[in-house]
Order: sequence, then structure tokens, then C-alpha cells
Amino acid sequence: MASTQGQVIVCKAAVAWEAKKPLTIEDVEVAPPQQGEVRVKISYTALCHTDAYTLDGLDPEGLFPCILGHEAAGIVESVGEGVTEVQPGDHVIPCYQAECRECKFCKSGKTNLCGKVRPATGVGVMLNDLKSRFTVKGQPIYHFMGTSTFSQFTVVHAVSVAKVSPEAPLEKICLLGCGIPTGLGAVWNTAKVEPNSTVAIFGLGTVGLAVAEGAKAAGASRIIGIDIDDNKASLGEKFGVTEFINPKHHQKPIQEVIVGLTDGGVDYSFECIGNVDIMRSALECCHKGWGTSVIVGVAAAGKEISTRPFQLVTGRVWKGTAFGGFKSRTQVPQLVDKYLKKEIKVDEYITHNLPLSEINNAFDLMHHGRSLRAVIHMW
Ligand SMILES: NC(=O)C1=CN([C@@H]2O[C@H](COP(=O)(O)OP(=O)(O)OC[C@H]3O[C@@H](n4cnc5c(N)ncnc54)[C@H](OP(=O)(O)O)[C@@H]3O)[C@@H](O)[C@H]2O)C=CC1
Ligand SMILES: N[C@@H](CCC(=O)N[C@@H](CSC=O)C(=O)NCC(=O)O)C(=O)O
Ligand SMILES: [Zn+2]
Ligand SMILES: [Zn+2]
Repeated sequence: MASTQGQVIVCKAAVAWEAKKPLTIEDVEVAPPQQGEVRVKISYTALCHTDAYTLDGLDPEGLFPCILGHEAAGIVESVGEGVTEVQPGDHVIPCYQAECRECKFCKSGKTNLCGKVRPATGVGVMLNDLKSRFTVKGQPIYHFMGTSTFSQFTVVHAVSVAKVSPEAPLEKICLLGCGIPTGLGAVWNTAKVEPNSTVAIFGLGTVGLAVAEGAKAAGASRIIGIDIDDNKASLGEKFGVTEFINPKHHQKPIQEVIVGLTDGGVDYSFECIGNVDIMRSALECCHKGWGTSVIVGVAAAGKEISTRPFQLVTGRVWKGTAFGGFKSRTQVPQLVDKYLKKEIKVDEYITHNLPLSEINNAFDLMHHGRSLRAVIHMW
């Protein structure tokens, strides 16, 4: 096939022109990668709740028109000047959480957050010239989360791309771009759940189920899943949930129910919904003296959390996690290898496979609670 290196590529992408409106499939011009950038042919992308949250106009950083998508896998088409980390033909997973290994954050040893490209990705552009690489009929279209994987080709920063084993099926490992690592890492890296701990998980979507999987692997003795959909009871069991509670079937606040069932509260809780009232419940269902609650869900613009400070004075700990605390470029390839060795689930989270032309149906499935992950086949 003729090389496209250095040329503008015209391809199909799902464009979000404005909040709360369906995406439309457009012919998008994708400029060549500049210094420190990589152009990736996206093979498969999944939808994460965060894409829906931004499309619904709930993200304070949301900019329109944009190309959403951040949970994907593909193959490097070309690289810009100075890029040595990857080369054309490499199999990669774009990583919305970068890892430059040079900035204050990367060198701190205390966080997986990276400061290198975040100021640019937060405003929908590339760091090199603070411009977008996408246009539709000459009109610039914003990037999203530094990934924009709802396009057949995308341009990402080299620090935001993980090279992975070519043995791994791209249509499965696209899920390792966000939801599964977030849940596993929330348990293993952020909370550091110990064997025999008790765990409560609020929201049994992909992220919550991955928390259950991680908690089971960590040796938790009780894993309580809480969801408003009774169908999540049997589904949760497959991922490690040992007890299921539907708050709709209880009169008392859910934290009181959990405290009553666990001799004073759980050792660890995880909020995997993005609802600030549930974040409070998740904190308050933790055991006095040591219980730790991890906020995973992303709350809408303007929302704030609250509790009585006494909850913290008496030893409960409130934390949050981004991408499960995983260092993306270093650890995503390790997660892919774990999948290949059957040490973590991935296939089990895929409930739907759809062509790009049906991407709006994938959003509908998510909104109606009928899917875990829908994988979009880009070609
Ligand atoms: N911090 C991070 O790095 C990341 C955060 N996220 C965030 O994590 C959250 C979960 O993502 P994802 O798993 O993709 O989302 P899903 O929508 O698949 O899962 C959320 C689950 O919570 C359930 N739910 C909704 N309201 C309640 C409630 N009041 N009580 C109990 N359960 C409830 C939903 O049920 P139903 O479907 O019936 O509504 C659904 O099963 C989102 O906020 C997402 O933005 C995602 C990835 C990374
Ligand atoms: N843009 C929002 C916050 C969105 C957010 O919290 N994103 C998560 C990842 S969600 C993935 O599906 C995250 O890791 N944030 C850290 C980051 O550096 O973006 C807002 O402004 O509130
Ligand atoms: Zn996500
Ligand atoms: Zn960095």
C-alpha cells in the first residue's frame, strides 16, 4: 500500500458538533504528526461512560465540535520528528493519561498523573503549536482527552501512546485503554486492598466490575456490589461480587444498611458511578478508624462532595483515582501481557460489537444500562 506519511489523510470520524446531539459521521482531514506526535490508525474503540458524560455537556472541560473516544487500540501509521518510542506498524493503545517520565509528576514516584501535555489536552489541542490536527471542510475540530479515538486516524502525543504485544487481539485489548485498568488499579494501586478485607462497590458497570475482579484477586473476603439494577446481581458474581444490594429495596440509607451487615462498616469502598450523594454513602459505609473510600466516578460540572468532617476525624480516608493509578506507557503493556496469560478478564466485559455507523446506538445502549462495553469496529 502507498505510504501516507507526511500527507493529510481523509477518513471517517464520528464528530460531536454540540452537546446532547447525536454524533455524525464525517469525512475528516487528519494532518500529519508534528514533532513528538504519532498518527495512529484506530482499529477498534470502545465507549466509556466518560464519553457520554462529555457529550451530555456535563464536563467543565468539554469543547465542541470535537472527536470523542479514549478507549481504543490501533497501529502506528507514521511518527513525527524526534519520536523514538514507537514506529510505523507498532500495535498501540492510546493513553489519555500520559507518561513522559521527565516532569515533576512522573519523577515524584507519588502519582501516575503527568503534567507534560495535560495543559494542551485539556483544551483540545496538540502541545507543539496549540492547534488541532483535525478539520472538517477546513473547520478545526477539537481533540478530546488527547486521544480522539472515534476517528479512523488520530494524532496523539508520543508520551500518550503505549506500545503493546502484536500477539494481542486489538478488538479486545482496546478495553485496556480505560475502564478495566481503572477498576483494577483503584484496588491494587490506590486502595491497596489486603487479603481478607471487606469491600463495597457502588455501581456495577465496567469500572465497578473491574473493581470486583481486582478485589477478588487481592483476596478480599467479602465483596458487596451495590447497583439499582437487579440484573447486576448475577453478572457481579461472575466478576467476584459475593453479596448484592439494590438500594431501591431498602428504606434506610444504604450506608446504614452496609454498616449493619459488616460489624461497623467495610474496610474499603469504591464509588464507580459519578454521583456525589453516593460518594457520601460510600465514605460513610466505611469502618471507623481505618475505612478508606476511593472516588472513581466522574461527577458533573458544578457538583461538590460533602460529609461531616467527623467522618474523617474518626479515621475514615477519602481518596480518588485517575486511570487506577497505573503509569500508562509502562504498565498498559504489562496489563496486555496479563490478559494474554489469562490473568485478567477482558472479553467478558464486551457485550456489543457495532460498526462506526452505529455509534449512536452504542450510546443509547449505555444510557439504558443495556451494555457494559460496546466495541466499535472502525473499518
Ligand atoms: N477516575 C477514572 O479514571 C475513571 C472514571 N470513570 C468514571 O467511572 C464511572 C463508571 O464508569 P462506567 O463503568 O463506564 O459506567 P457505567 O454507566 O457502565 O456504570 C455505572 C453503573 O452504576 C449504576 N448506577 C447508576 N446510578 C446508581 C445508583 N444511584 N446506585 C447504584 N448504582 C447506580 C449504573 O446502572 P444503570 O446502567 O442501570 O444506570 C451502572 O451499572 C463513570 O462516572 C465514569 O465517568 C471511568 C473511567 C476512568
Ligand atoms: N474533565 C473533567 C474531569 C474528567 C476526569 O476526571 N477524567 C478522569 C478520567 S475519566 C476516564 O474515563 C481523569 O483521569 N482525570 C484526570 C485528568 O488528568 O484528566 C473535569 O474537568 O472535571
Ligand atoms: Zn474512560
Ligand atoms: Zn510526565
